[in-house]
Amino acid sequence: MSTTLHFHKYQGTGNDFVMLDDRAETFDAADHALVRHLCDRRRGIGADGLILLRNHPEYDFEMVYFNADGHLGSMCGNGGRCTVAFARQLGVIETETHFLAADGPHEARIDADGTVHLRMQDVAGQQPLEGLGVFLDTGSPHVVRLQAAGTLAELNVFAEGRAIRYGELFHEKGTNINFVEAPAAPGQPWQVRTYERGVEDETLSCGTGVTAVALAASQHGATSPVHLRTPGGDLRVEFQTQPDGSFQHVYLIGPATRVFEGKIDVA
Ligand SMILES: N[C@@H](CCC[C@H](N)C(=O)O)C(=O)O
Repeated sequence: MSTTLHFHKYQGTGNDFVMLDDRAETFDAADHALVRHLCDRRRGIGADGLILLRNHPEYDFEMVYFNADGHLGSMCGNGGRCTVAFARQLGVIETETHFLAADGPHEARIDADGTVHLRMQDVAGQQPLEGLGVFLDTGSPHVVRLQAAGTLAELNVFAEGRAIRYGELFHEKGTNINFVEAPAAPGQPWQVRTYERGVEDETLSCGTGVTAVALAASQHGATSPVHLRTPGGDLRVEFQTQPDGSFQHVYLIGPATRVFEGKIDVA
């Protein structure tokens, strides 16, 4: 017997999500095949991930995030901004919120123009990776690799990212990989392309990824706020660097857009 599922589709700088209002907790979060199907761009709705908005007794709501491969993911920054916009659309919040995600509590606010300011968890310092770049955990694991000037546009992010993601350093748990080009002139943005674990492809943007890039860029002279350009659009990251090399008051700032809503038949 098939049932009908009502969904909303959101995107944040081109990182797109199926959003489900699951305040009644009717969605089976253990049904990985269903999540995979809904994210399938040919047979389902199509998205980089799926997010359940659920009630929580101590927060305005809980965000439950799945990667497109059907498995629960860690924190998703673009998805977090989209969930805040979705919560406002549903009337769960007004302009400010305190919600729970996989990596813990988050605060956020929405400006009149729809820009969402999402506070991320504090981030421990970065770890150098011999010959590769640096590693940071911004709620999700990220490698940041600096590219030579003028090489990012032509880089095969899928092949290079996949080799690192499944390489001997990370193969069990995997990681996301951000390839970065520093600004060619003052005032220009850092450019970022990301291979995403769980999507297992390049996505148009990754929020926890650009956050990792901004923090890593501070070691190359960048100061808060850092402006970043992804293939899907521009984002801004604000932060405070602590004397021990960790980062606090980290904010990911950018748009979150409702694209459409609809119904899909599921087996
Ligand atoms: N697109 C996300 C990152 C999602 C997490 C990642 N795919 C993982 O599970 O490692 C973002 O915007 O942060």
